[in-house]
Amino acid sequence: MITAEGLSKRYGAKTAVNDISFTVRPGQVTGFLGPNGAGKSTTMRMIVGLDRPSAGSVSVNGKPYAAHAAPLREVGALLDAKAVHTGRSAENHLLAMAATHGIGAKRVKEVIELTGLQSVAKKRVGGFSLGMGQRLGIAAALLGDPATLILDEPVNGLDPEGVLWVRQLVRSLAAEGRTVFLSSHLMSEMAQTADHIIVLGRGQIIADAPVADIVAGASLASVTVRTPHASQLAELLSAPDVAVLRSENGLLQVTGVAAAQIGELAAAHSLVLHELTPQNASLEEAYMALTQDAVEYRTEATR
Ligand SMILES: Nc1ncnc2c1ncn2[C@@H]1O[C@H](COP(=O)(O)OP(=O)(O)OP(=O)(O)O)[C@@H](O)[C@H]1O
Repeated sequence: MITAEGLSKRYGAKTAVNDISFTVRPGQVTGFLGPNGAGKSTTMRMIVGLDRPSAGSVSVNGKPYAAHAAPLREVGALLDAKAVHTGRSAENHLLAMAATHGIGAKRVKEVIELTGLQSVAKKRVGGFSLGMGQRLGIAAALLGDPATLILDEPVNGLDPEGVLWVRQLVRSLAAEGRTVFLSSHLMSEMAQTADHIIVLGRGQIIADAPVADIVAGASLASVTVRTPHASQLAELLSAPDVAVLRSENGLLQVTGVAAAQIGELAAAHSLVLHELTPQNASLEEAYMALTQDAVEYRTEATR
């Protein structure tokens, strides 16, 4: 379990994370989404004590990360896959990490197998591809068999097979009752992997909801209606949060009302409908709409 309360981080005049509170629960995969620069990495760094909050606090399993006697056994983190001593072999890197926590060579062998690194375990990490580096980072995160895992962009650089492997791995880790928190800037990937999603924009939380709710919200996006009574129906639908776009041949594009409600309204007024089709916005579109302000702000800010 990860609990953040009023967490903020400022770098000089720049507020990277602005007063966020959230809980990441055990037994499920929680996705941490947001456009580039939203503050995801900064938040994750604060969780594992690599950055000090400017205000607020964050705890892992009830204590600040640094207050745990053996942090690697409590929290496994993949933060920067490239931050590895490049002269060492993958196996030696893991053995060195394990030694600091009294973790035996047997566990090192296990995580090498679990992450599919057997064939390159004796090779120097300096020659690794981005994907192999990611696998090594995940192996390191799993070393202490931790109850909580924090993975920053774990599928970055992986081929489709690798992406699928990460998805299955994190799902099985959550099924074992662990807390899994992973960041991404891809909604489509997260929708297939996570149970719950926290969306960050401009350092603030703009959504914190089960994936199913976000999907349901997205599918309300718009409805195509074809009716010989287009003007009458458009008038009946008119409301502050509803947009009705009229085009040729009695075709209406309605946003802000579910298809079922439109059908019921038409029936109540005995209006014939020739077509009633919900246009499911893709999840990616819903996410773009959600983060649009945050992205626009950032473009202006960097101008
Ligand atoms: N050490 C630092 N000094 C100054 N500004 C920083 C520092 N680290 C991050 N920032 C700024 O804080 C903001 C949040 O950055 P962060 O890396 O946390 O975002 P992110 O959501 O992880 O983005 P990305 O997907 O690009 O990694 C950005 O505007 C970034 O430029």
